Amino acid sequence: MSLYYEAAALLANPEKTGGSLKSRLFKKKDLKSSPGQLYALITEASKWSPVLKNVIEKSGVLAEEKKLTPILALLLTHDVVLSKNGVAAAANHVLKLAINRHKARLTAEFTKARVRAGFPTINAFREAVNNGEFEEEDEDEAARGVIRHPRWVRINTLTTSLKEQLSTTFAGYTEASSLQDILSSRGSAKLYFIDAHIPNLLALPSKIDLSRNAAYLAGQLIMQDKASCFPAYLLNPTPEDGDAIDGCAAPGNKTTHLAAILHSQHHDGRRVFAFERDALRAKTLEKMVHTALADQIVTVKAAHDFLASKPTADEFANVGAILLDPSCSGSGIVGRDDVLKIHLPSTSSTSTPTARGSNNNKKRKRGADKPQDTTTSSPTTLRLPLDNTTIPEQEEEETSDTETATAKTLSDRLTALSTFQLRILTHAMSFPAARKITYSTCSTHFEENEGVVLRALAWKTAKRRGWRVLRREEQVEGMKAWGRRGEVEAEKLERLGGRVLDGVEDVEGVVEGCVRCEKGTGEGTMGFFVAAFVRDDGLAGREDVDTYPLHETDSKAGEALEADDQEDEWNGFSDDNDDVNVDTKTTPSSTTAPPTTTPSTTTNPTSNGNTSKSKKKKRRNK
Ligand SMILES: C[S@@+](CC[C@H](N)C(=O)[O-])C[C@H]1O[C@@H](n2cnc3c(N)ncnc32)[C@H](O)[C@@H]1O
Repeated sequence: MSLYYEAAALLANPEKTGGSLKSRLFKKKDLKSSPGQLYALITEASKWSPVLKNVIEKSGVLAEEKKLTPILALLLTHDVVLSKNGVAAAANHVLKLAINRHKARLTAEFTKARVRAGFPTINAFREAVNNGEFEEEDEDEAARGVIRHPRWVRINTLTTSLKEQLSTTFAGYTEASSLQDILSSRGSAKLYFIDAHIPNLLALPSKIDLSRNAAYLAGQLIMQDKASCFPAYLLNPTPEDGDAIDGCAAPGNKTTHLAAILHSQHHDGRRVFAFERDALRAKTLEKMVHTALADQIVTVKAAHDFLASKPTADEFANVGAILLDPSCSGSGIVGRDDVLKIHLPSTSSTSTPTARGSNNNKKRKRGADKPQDTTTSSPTTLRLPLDNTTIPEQEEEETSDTETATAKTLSDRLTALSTFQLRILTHAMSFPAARKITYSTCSTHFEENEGVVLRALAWKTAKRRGWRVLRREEQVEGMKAWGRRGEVEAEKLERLGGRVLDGVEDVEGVVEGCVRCEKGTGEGTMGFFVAAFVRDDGLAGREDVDTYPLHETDSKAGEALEADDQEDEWNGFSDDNDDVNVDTKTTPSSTTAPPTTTPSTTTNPTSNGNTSKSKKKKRRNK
């Protein structure tokens, strides 16, 4: 089956099964074409479809070429008029022959469409299409109350400044007075909003595409969700903090942000050590560090496991600040283009369905290698979910089959992930000179967030070394002002067990110190969590390095946890949320099926941390 038949079959999806386009595409084992090539063809053709639909209708190609369905005509026309190499098929391929018979007419109609729309060059036309300027307003979306996600752009102050970008890249843009203006604007309107919490961060309308913009390509602009900017900003490394570590760095958004903050303080010689365990992802990290001009500050520890690093190594003697953003369930992640919308050319003015049907029956085996045509005789818009798993650019992590199989249920996965996250956090706490740590996830689950924070605080070595959560009133301005704080659910808190809670003073203050973001709100962020730890006068010195009991071996990790909480076994909760990342290196040796009770009520923790019988109110300070 050719690229075009395969792409058309994926779009038509006659069985209406298999989830989003992305999941069907990447799960399908029998594809002849590469998933990447198919994905690019489908998404590009969909972007151009408001234009190509008219080009095809005007050319009359569907009336003459009985082998072409509207979907095939769209895909082929896209490549005829827009792909440098034309149709990707052998010269004598039936589809190539069919579409090329109309090449001159299609190209002429395409040029007319460009000129009519007022674009002098194909590049200008392309930019407008990429920005969604030909898309009609989506009334369905408005009716469903869908909240758009802005395109967040961090100005990379390693190489430029906000002022410079506003007078160059965004010179033709208008400043919006609120984020709401961005969220409610047409997808591609040329507006920007200067964020009130994070310095050097802009919000743009969702459809603005800067992927070919010179400033973006030169590393001056970094596409980074607002929430993802919180950790480096909250860490607030000062010159006195010396060097910094990013323990889980790829693809490098937070690493380069950290480097930019260090750079802004004009204290030469300070370094960021960026660990990345996965060799392939480390390559992406290296590339990003290089593009962002952060090489002078960042040392990439490629294919290095942060957990295997030696806190007492000379190299880390001046590491005062550590940023940790470990693998997580990804339940807070939002997709950018959840729905693919394709405008298909009408066949009505060109041929009747009957004529097409009888002709087709003679010429080919229906359903064998050709997808069913889902169009009718009137103009059709095809909508299909593009991405259920909602993995954004740059944040995606691979989850292998073995990993998925190992941690079958969400609660198993949360247990495994939180065990691993706790290990990472407590390892960081044992760096002799460390005075500041941020711990973050793009998860919305208590188990991976406040749960990990509370368990780390209860670790006796953390207490001995003086680690505590940075209180809200001590935080940098933007984070202090951010209203969405930690949450505690009574039942989950109870499951942490007495030993954890008795060991933590002022649970309420801890939770208030934690910062949360929620997806799908007017704040325009993904779901996210971050907490900062500090220590003022805890024991320091190289001899004082200790490890959390979980470090013994991977397989002991789960057992160690259970030993902590024997009476109130804690296995996480059943939930239908997204699943993205599983770190099976930390999978407990045995996992128990969790109770499926989802807490309907939550509690306000008391300041002595004794919540075991406290009643049920969800805590959220806004
Ligand atoms: C959530 S991603 C980090 C995203 C990154 N902070 C950013 O903002 O661009 C987690 C990364 O940590 C890496 N990782 C997981 N465990 C690690 C470990 N023990 N040592 C080093 N890297 C690790 C994963 O391979 C993954 O690339």
